[in-house]
Amino acid sequence: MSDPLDRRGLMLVLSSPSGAGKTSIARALLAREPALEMSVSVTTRPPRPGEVDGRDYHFIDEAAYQRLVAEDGLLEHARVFDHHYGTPRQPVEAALAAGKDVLFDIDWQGAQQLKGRAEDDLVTVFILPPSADELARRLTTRAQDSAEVIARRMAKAADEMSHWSDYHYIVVNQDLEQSIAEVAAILTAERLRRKRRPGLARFVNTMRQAEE
Ligand SMILES: Nc1nc2c(ncn2[C@@H]2O[C@H](COP(=O)(O)OP(=O)(O)O)[C@@H](O)[C@H]2O)c(=O)[nH]1
Ligand SMILES: Nc1ncnc2c1ncn2[C@@H]1O[C@H](COP(=O)(O)OP(=O)(O)O)[C@@H](O)[C@H]1O
Repeated sequence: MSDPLDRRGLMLVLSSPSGAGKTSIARALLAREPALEMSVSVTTRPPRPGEVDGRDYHFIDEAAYQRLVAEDGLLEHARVFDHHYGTPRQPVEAALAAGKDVLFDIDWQGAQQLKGRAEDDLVTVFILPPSADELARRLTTRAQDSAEVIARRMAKAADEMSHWSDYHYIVVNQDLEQSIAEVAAILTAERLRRKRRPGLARFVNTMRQAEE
């Protein structure tokens, strides 16, 4: 008998203006969801204090980035805040083939590119801050960027936020625990979608035959 839980992996995208909380939400989700894998992006931006190469990003130089683009090694890529960011293709394809779900912390440009390539497998969530003041406070208290970088990220936030309506789900990150629970609920519901569960038809047929 086929496994009724047999299903296709999905791609869960989290986007937000910088500082709204997507990294915090992503970390908590990964800790509680064993079937969820993080897509670790490449970036040409320098590491922040505390960031670990290979865990938070693969930190690479411009030449290595250009090589990856040229050999079609990135599923999507974009320029954000003067640096290049991209999603390595191979680990995502391997995870999906193994029936795992993949979590992406990418911006609206990346989400749009994935939509063009894999719309059926894509679930997108936009994280909004509860207010502009709170966003400024979070960017400042994170204390990992210079005042100049923070000011530029703040200026860019309004621009980022204008893309909220392109996303399937919107989470307002006021209380972190509640936001984590909301994104976990989205993941649970999307995993149960009929189209992602090709094993169900045979499962039901087998039950019906057993009753005849
Ligand atoms: N398109 C795309 N965007 C990415 C990728 N990796 C990170 N980003 C986005 O780049 C922006 C800046 O990321 P980062 O420098 O880590 O600062 P953060 O906003 O504090 O997370 C965020 O909006 C990320 O979601 C990627 O691989 N592709
Ligand atoms: N709901 C929340 N309430 C208060 N602080 C938060 C909340 N969510 C995140 N933060 C804090 O705000 C800062 C930015 O969060 P982070 O997850 O790094 O955002 P992003 O990845 O979107 O840039 C961090 O210092 C984080 O601890």
